[in-house]
Amino acid sequence: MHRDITLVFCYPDCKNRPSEASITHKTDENFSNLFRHLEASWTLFGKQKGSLAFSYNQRWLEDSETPHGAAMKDGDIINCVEVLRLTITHPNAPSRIFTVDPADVSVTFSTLFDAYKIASGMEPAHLRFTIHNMQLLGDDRIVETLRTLRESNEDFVITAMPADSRFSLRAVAPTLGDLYLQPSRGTTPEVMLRELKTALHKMDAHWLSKLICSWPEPCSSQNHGEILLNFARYFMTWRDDHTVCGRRQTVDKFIADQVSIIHSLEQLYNDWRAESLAAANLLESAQRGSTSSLQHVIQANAVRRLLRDAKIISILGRLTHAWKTCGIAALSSGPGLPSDLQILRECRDTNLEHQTVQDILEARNVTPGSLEGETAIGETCSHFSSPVYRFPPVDLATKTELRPASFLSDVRKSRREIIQQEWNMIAREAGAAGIEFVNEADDEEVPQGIGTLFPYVERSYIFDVGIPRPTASVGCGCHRKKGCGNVRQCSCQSNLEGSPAYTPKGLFTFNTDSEIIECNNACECPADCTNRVAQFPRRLPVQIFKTLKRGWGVRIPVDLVRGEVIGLYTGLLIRREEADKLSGSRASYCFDLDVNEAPDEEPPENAYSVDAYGCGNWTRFINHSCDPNLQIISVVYDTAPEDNMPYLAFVATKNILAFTELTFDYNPAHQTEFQSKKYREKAHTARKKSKNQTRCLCGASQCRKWLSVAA
Ligand SMILES: C[S@@+](CC[C@H](N)C(=O)[O-])C[C@H]1O[C@@H](n2cnc3c(N)ncnc32)[C@H](O)[C@@H]1O
Repeated sequence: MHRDITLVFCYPDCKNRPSEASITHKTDENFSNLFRHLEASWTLFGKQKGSLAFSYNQRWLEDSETPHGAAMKDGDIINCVEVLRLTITHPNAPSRIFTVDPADVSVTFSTLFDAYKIASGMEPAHLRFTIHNMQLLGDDRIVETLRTLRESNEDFVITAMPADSRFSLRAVAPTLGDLYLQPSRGTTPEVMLRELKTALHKMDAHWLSKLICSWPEPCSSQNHGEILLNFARYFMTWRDDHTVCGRRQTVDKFIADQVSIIHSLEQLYNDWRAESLAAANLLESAQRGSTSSLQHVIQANAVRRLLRDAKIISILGRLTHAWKTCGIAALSSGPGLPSDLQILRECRDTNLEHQTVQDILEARNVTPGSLEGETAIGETCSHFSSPVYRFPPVDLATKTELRPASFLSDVRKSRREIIQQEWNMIAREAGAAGIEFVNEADDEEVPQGIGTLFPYVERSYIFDVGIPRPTASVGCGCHRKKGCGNVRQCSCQSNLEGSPAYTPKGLFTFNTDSEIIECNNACECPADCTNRVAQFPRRLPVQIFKTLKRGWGVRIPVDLVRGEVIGLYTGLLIRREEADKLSGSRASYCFDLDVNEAPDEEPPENAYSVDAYGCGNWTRFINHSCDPNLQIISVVYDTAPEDNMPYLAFVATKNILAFTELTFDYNPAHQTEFQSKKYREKAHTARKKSKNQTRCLCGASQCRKWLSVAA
């Protein structure tokens, strides 16, 4: 059976210290468990100033006296014991009252809590905590402990009593923040006001929202009306100070929040400006120098970025300004705010502009000479009607609320989101489907070397400096009736041996190794002619995803059928001799367009290569496999075949399930003597040539090939 237990930590000289004899009364097992635990804890505290005493009947308590001389009841204050009384109750367990040494308050609480649990085998349901000395509310450790207890206990009551017991303040959970002022008989409003000021000044009571004052008797003071009014004003002021910008928060917290918001806005603003500046410089140098079409693309991207940035920068600028102004106004007019010294310090720490600091100081009417000391709360309390500044501030131009949280999340996109957005925008302009970067393997956001300045080109070449523009293509004269279905009659398809390159559904027939000349703008046939396939924008969305062993690769989130033309290899069109100078990973994104070349002969003057190292599209991420599911076909439609500038189109060589990695053979054995395309990156079976090579990890059985390490 449980009995009520009172544990008292007394100072050694306490006259009410219970006799040693009472300690020997260990009548029930739970109690002795509890005692053992506490004994251990007490030693743990290592404080010699206290000793442990206990009583489990009411006799000792009854012998004691309350401060007012009445017989002591359960829950009353014991004269000699310093200050704190903790009552833990459980609906099914007897009440426990612990009175503890405030010097060990936090340790003691948790120990007592544990002790209670061990002794009763139950979780305490209610926690009542009485502070008999209001000064303790200024003690950081106690305030911290209260805060912890409050957070972990739904039904938590704090009662604060000033030392002279003239009134008590009660903050009741879960509303946590209502303060009940319960003056005892004889307490005058003057005393109340004084004590309340002291108490509130010391309390970190930002949880306080309401003061309910019940007066036990008519006030004896002659000017009690005025004092009461003062009292109310004082409280309102105090409360306003803690109701900053419409939210219950301490001014310190408010400042910290504002400063961090402004700081992050400024940071963002500066970052965007820096990026934008880089784009502008690029644009300027592109305009000054001899402009290749690569520079044109870069230029176009830079302009696009500048336009977007200009918008963002202006929004950011407005937002930062509004936030600052509103924050400064709130800070500068509120009474009882943190000292100017503190504001100065905060401003300095967060690099707020000098002008901002001046604004605050000016608004607060402070001369620099007076910054030595902190402004006391009492000095500012006369401004009891401080305006409350509502946040978020409103953008006066658009009348919309400026909410940094949502704005920042929108603007502060990850690198992946920014690049993905940019690539999609360009793909969309080219009429192509979406592109997504997916990384479920590690935390790399985007492939190495892909930044905001990487020019994405969905389906055309960028011409290097000095590359002649292609001549116009020549068209067929087929009419709708005859159509281009008859290969022998369509001049565009004259190089094919009898059967067309595409089925009527637009799938590659695999009937030819030759270059495919598609009907085009110069032809008289209609736009839905079956000899037009690769020239249309990509219709399938692609995912550039991080593979486990082969860097980034490509997959398509839908099933593919054999013969589907997926997209074109793009990049910078360079002369062959330039391509020959490339080596290592720099060369591993380069295709030779060698349609009319004979092996072992010098390449003709108009031999070109496509370099996708510094610009290109999603196809540059297609990895090699010895058992590939794609092959490449050469297609011409907007240049003359003699120009030697065909497009390289990727075609599915089998039905491919959605999300299967797309691969092609970097060095196919079946290449004909006159190849139409030759990937510079070779998956070769010769021995490893340099340390910059890696084993082919395509997973095909018997694969013994080597590839270069990608950039
Ligand atoms: C055109 S890139 C392909 C994209 C590349 N994975 C990336 O992350 O940029 C060619 C490079 O990818 C890597 N790679 C491609 N296929 C591979 C394979 N089967 N095994 C190992 N590495 C491969 C090699 O480093 C090669 O030089």
